[in-house]
Amino acid sequence: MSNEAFQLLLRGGVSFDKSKTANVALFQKNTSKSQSTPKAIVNGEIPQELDFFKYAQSHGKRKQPDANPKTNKRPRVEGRDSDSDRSEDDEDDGEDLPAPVRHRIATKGTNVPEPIASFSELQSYSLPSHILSNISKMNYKTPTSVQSQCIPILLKHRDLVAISPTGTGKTMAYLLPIFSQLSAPISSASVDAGEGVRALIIVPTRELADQIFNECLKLAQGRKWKIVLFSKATANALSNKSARDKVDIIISTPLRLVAALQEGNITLTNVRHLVLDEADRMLDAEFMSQIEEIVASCSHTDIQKALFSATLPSSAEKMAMDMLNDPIRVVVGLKDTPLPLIKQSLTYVADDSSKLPSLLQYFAQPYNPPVLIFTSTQARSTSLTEELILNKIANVDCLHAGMTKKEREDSLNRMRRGESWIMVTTEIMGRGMDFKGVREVINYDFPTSVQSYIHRIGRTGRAGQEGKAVTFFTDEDGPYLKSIANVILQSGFTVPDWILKLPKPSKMKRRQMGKIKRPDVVNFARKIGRADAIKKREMVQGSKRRKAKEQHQETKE
Ligand SMILES: Nc1ncnc2c1ncn2[C@@H]1O[C@H](COP(=O)(O)OP(=O)(O)OP(=O)(O)O)[C@@H](O)[C@H]1O
Repeated sequence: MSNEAFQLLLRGGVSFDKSKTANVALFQKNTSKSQSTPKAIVNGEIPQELDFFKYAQSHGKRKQPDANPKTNKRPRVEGRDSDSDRSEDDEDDGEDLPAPVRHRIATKGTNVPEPIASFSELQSYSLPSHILSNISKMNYKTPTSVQSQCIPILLKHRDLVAISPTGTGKTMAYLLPIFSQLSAPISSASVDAGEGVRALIIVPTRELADQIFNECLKLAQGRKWKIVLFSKATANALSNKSARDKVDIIISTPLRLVAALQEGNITLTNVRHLVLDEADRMLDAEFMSQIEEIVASCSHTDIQKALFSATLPSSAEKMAMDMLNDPIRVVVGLKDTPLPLIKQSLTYVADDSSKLPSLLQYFAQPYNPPVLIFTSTQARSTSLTEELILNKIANVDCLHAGMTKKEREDSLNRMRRGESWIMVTTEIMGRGMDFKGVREVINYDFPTSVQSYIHRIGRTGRAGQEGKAVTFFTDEDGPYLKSIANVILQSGFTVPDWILKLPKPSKMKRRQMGKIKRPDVVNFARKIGRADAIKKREMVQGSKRRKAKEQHQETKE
């Protein structure tokens, strides 16, 4: 039996399957309002028949989290997590990383190079020695599965489509071959580098671009490669040809780059390495025309293209393959399946108004911060953040695309420093973002697609760590439940029979999955009287003032 299969068998089931009352009839077409099930929580109490996690029974018996912001102690579950008190040191290079877990690798294509078992094997590919020393400074001892197979493929200058689960080290799998093949920086003139940027990495969000930029800087330490995180400011600076001819690598979102292309402020004719990270997102309707324009502008005859993602539906894979020249396809683990390291569960919450009480109940029990909470819109993120602050949940933060650049950066920095215990966000943080310490993910609003589910929960369980993912579902989410249940089942967890008996949603229905309209406010019942409104405003402002003060102190230090 393979190690992977053995691990799958060792795992427990979804906590949910103790449900005896919830049944397939809940989600069948004619379920009328009058037949609807009891609320998951009424007046803060869970009916016994829906108390899947035995919260009610254990109330008062289990250790309560210390959620007092003044003591600044993080809540934690007893008997686990002795190292969970993350501090800034967690980001240190000296941190002892666990050895990467091995996963099954399947390849398709002609003349596939042998995978490597250690980074030192890369010497036979003439990998510059300082890159090896930077890898060892980053404390990466052995390559992960995706790295062991994809690095030699890219070093052989082959085109590649790589599908590997979230948190398995895809970033380094493409960065390392780029650095190796760039050899000397363009400014050194000791290589035939041509004129203009030679490597281009395209990602869906500014936050992810920023994260990859920082990863690049670590790997490039000690060399003078010019790496640019494309923004409005850097785009302006690069409108000067002599400045842009000194650039080795650009990391950008599609929109920003296409704007510069259309203004004639950048040329991509010298690009020899093009990477589309989060490839299925890059090839979806929102980005497709921009990606086409970028690919068409990368006209160098010797260009190498590589696409990476944790998920790649077959329609996107076909588009990807059509873009490539004699590509190799690599699949690590089971395609479109999260790693069993992430313990997944589903929680029934009847309707939208029952979600907040359920979440507050969740935080009344011991939990493992940092926790990432996904909501479907910016307004709901803001509203939920306010509700959690009002309910005195400690160290809550928010991040969504409606915030200013500075607010987003501050929020991310607090998360990285371990100051945020709970981050409420939207799909913007769903892909690629790497916070090693995230212990739990809560899908407060149901994911918008199977891919969105896999990427969202993949913010935990990274680099061999364990994680937990909880997904709230309401009656409204019922038609889509089976799609998510199938993913959970495929990851090796059990799913209640009644969910498996639900009808499979049609393709049309699945497209509706992300389109459920939810109210902007998460607590509709709140009667905002004058006193309440003032209290709410003061608490939110107080929280902002505290954060501003902390930042002010930090900048002084
Ligand atoms: N060889 C290695 N050994 C140990 N840790 C590693 C290794 N390579 C990468 N990591 C760490 O693993 C974590 C996840 O890496 P990365 O963000 O590249 O994952 P990913 O596969 O791109 O995930 P996602 O699909 O979510 O974008 C990072 O914190 C990174 O530092």
